[in-house]
Amino acid sequence: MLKSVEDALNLIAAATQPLHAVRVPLTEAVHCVLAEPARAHFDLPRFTQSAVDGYALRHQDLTALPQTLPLSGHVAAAAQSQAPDLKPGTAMRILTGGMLPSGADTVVRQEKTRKRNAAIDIVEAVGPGTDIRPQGEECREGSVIAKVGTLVTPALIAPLATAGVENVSVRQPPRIVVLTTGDEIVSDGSKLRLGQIPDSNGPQLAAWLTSWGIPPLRVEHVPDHEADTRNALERAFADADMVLSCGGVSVGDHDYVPAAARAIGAREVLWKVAQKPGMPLFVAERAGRLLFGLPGNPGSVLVNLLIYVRTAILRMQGMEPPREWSRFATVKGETIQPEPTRVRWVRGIIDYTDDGRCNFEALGGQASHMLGNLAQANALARIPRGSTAPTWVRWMPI
Ligand SMILES: Nc1nc2c(c(=O)[nH]1)N[C@H]1C(S)=C(S)[C@@H](COP(=O)(O)OP(=O)(O)OC[C@H]3O[C@@H](n4cnc5c(N)ncnc54)[C@H](O)[C@@H]3O)O[C@H]1N2
Ligand code: MOO
Repeated sequence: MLKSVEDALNLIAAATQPLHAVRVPLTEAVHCVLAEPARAHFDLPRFTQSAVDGYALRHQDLTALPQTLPLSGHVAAAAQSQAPDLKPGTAMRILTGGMLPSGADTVVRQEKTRKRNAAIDIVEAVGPGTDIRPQGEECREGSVIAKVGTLVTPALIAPLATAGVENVSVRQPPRIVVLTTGDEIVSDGSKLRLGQIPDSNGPQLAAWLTSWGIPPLRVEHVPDHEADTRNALERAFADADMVLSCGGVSVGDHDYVPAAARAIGAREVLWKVAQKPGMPLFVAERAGRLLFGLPGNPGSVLVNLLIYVRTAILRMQGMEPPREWSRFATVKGETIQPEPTRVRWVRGIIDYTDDGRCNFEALGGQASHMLGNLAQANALARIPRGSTAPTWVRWMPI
């Protein structure tokens, strides 16, 4: 009995555990998920400072326009031996980010002044408190900048660095071994003989995993032989938190993966999902480690990787996977024929009209051994089972 897509996702979620936490330098944390909240190590801004290049003064000393004030010092944006102090009735030169002298309550930007030798004329009115960034204006020491479960993206690095965070606690990214199968597959670049084809699943899996910050430990080719398959799975389970095999999960004479997985003590989580492509997906678990037996057709590998493997990886990293399917588009171009009993995954092009509407157009060449349309496709649409061609679809970017 084929599992529905939702049941398959739920079964995989139930078999997936978050990995342990490790502390890593901030610069190595991109693609990782926070296992503890990241907190500010000090107030932000750290000290009250000037927002502009100009002059720090007491607002009460501005009684007329133009107002002349003698200059009594200079504050650069740099380490200070002691906090600067402003004498009453004077102004101090101050640069952007410089610490506001005690006694000062206002900064007059340079453009509103005229410089004399040892004094300035303030020529335009300024309100009290102008161009000052007060200590703690943005947040206080100890406040949470990013919650547990946040994926560290390049956008998060600067907010954490500016708050003095030098390392963070993240979930260990899964160690992944990729196994390709099939005696017709050539993965070492040697000359193709009649009946042979180049490996495309190994490179596509390695490329996607690397783009998620988790390059595989290794991509290994396994001959179509039961004992070799068992040995390769045993070694992969020993080294990895997740094993991705491709091929050998259907009903062919050399489809050894499910039997070999059982033989080494893995528990079947599911086998066969009501979807096209990717139907013969096999998932098993051993001691908290997961095997995804991806059906060999390259289109099927892509779909199962993006829909199931990706969410399991995020969950191992301690993150609730995003709701990719909340994106909607109107179908344009050729109608898309649904399957009566299975979800269809269709590669296509998303584009936006000038007034912001989102359209999806299916591409040709959808068969699961064909991948040429990935040169144009930027989206994968989910077509629910049924008999009526959809007028709109849910989709995710690829
Ligand atoms: N009698 C049936 N035959 C098939 C069924 C079925 O239900 N009954 N399912 C079909 C579907 S759907 C798929 S998908 C495939 C999946 O089969 P396997 O996982 O056992 O995959 P293989 O037979 O090993 O390979 C399928 C196909 O993919 C090519 N392939 C495999 N690995 C690679 C690689 N690394 N790089 C490029 N191409 C690869 C392989 O040459 C085959 O053409 O089974 C259908 N048959
Ligand atoms: O499910 Mo298979 O991937 O259609 O060829």
